Amino acid sequence: MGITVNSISKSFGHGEGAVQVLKDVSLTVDTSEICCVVGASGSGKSTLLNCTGGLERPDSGTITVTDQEITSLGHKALTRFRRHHVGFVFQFYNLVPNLTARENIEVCEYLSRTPMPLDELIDELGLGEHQHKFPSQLSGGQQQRCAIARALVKRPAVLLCDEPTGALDYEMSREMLRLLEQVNQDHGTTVVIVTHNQAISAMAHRTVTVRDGRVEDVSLTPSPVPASSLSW
Ligand SMILES: Nc1ncnc2c1ncn2[C@@H]1O[C@H](COP(=O)(O)OP(=O)(O)OP(=O)(O)O)[C@@H](O)[C@H]1O
Repeated sequence: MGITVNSISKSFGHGEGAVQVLKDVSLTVDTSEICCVVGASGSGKSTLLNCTGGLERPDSGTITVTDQEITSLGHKALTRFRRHHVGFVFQFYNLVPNLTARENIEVCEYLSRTPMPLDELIDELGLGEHQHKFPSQLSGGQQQRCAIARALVKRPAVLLCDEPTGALDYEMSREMLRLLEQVNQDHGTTVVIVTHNQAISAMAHRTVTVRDGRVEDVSLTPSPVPASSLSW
């Protein structure tokens, strides 16, 4: 279970214009861990996350997510795997503007074989009184919570978050991180957080530092700091 990335490389472009973004990257994330991926802008963090979630394909190497080697799957099987097992949360929430918060979550509920009870999830994420509002009527934090609910409704084994606090102010960022921690603790979901904010790594069991397309460092924290104690 968990995630194993084995020696992946990834380039964009062709010929002389090709840029190698990931260079022989290997890492593991154990089941039910919170893993932070940190590194400078352009170091390859998002590309690594997108390959891990099956949104991009590496040029070489293998990736195994919850016992499934996704790099050997065809297009349809990969889409199915992603739909059922991987939740994504992005910096910009990608909510459908003309659907309410609840309807945005329902779209993903319909696609799932074993969805979480919707009302329970909406309550858990504090969206009860906001569920019938449209995204434009929600605060940034509420939109991000809706995005998390959408990712969680299918009970994903892994939740991949790309700069989940990137568009939020300080207090909302801390609230978001508390929520990710709660998801990890309550559901045992493996959570990967890509961030440029080094301080967030204090709440992670594992921190992977990426530099210029390579894993520069992996550090393990047996007793991470609760998200509520983070400050930066
Ligand atoms: N689809 C693409 N086509 C061409 N180049 C790309 C593509 N996606 C990413 N890149 C390039 O790959 C490099 C790494 O990008 P990536 O987004 O993975 O880095 P990052 O560490 O997540 O950066 P940031 O923190 O700024 O989001 C950058 O130089 C970027 O321009």
